Amino acid sequence: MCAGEPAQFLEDTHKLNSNKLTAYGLTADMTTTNAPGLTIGRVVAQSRNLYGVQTAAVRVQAQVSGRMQNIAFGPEDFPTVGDWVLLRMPASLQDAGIIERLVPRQSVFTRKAAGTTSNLQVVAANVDTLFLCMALDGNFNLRRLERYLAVARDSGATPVVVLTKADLATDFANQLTAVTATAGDAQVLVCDATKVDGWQELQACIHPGRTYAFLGSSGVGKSTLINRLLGSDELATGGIRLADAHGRHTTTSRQLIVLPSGGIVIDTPGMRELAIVAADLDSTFSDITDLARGCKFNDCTHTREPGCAVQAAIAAGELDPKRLRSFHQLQAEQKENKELRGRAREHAKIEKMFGSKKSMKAAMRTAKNKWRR
Ligand SMILES: Nc1nc2c(ncn2[C@@H]2O[C@H](COP(=O)(O)OP(=O)(O)OP(=O)(O)O)[C@@H](O)[C@H]2O)c(=O)[nH]1
Ligand SMILES: [Zn+2]
Repeated sequence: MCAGEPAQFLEDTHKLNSNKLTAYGLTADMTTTNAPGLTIGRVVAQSRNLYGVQTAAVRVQAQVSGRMQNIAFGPEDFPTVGDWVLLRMPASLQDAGIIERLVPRQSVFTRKAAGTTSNLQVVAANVDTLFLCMALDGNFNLRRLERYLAVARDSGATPVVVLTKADLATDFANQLTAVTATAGDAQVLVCDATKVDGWQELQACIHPGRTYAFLGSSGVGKSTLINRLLGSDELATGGIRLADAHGRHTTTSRQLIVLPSGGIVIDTPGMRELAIVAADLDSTFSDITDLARGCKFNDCTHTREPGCAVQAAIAAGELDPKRLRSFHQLQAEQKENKELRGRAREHAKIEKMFGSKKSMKAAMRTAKNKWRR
């Protein structure tokens, strides 16, 4: 495709190449999306408000439409890597396309952005399987794994635990037993990137047309594993480059890549901490929720209530008190962050409608007075 070719040409090519997007995970129900004048594509890269979008014919740069910005109340209303979008194609490849609509997500992984009180970060969308990576060296931490599992289980994607750096494990058998118990029904894989066949178990889990994301603390070996699957050091040598309106190039921190084997991988930036907003604690701590059915009170908090079956299990040595502490801690954190998020969205709505809270109060006063008269 040469630069400067008209949009009509791109539309025609789209019809000819409609199968190409299946390699990017397009499914039959999505192709029926009826949107005259708009082209379907998948977000493969993002750098602030600039997106790289793969369509059936070509890869374009795009920005969200003014309308989309106007109706957005928070980060979750903007596209992220992995999203399917409907866009108006640019007249030439020098220009940016306009993202008009977001196709409803099958799954979405969010976290609280670092350093801010309520800001949400949408890490990846439409992921089928989330590989939760934890290294078997000093990074090993079951409490952190519980946190990742809780967020992953709420995302709509299937979590799979990937234990990395098996060559550095000091107590492999016990670590594996503890992780298997913590993972519940989630599959557990072991990888060693230093061995020639040290990632075969992972490779066997990856299927064409399905989307995978690797999550885990910085340095656990996510990029190394993706590079092994790619069969090159592609990730290490820089990601997809996007150019802003001034022609300045930026290398994106997040990207979507199709592996030689056909699987689709979203590379996410390493996280120092995973602060939770949306989490499924009930299935992550199903041992505690099962025990809780035997508590005397329905609303038992498993702290000091009489007849608490959870505390009884701890006293009998059947439940690790650290696990209950982790459950309580995540419950409190989720409640606090949900409230913060709810307030932030309400605030954004008021600002969109009235400009500010002050203007809203003035508008309400005027309406009340009118009604009285
Ligand atoms: N011993 C050992 N080292 C490994 C293994 N896998 C990765 N490493 C090393 O661990 C370091 C971090 O690996 P990365 O792949 O960059 O980690 P990452 O999770 O992508 O880190 P971020 O990009 O910060 O999120 C590198 O020096 C790798 O060479 C392994 O299986 N064994
Ligand atoms: Zn109880």
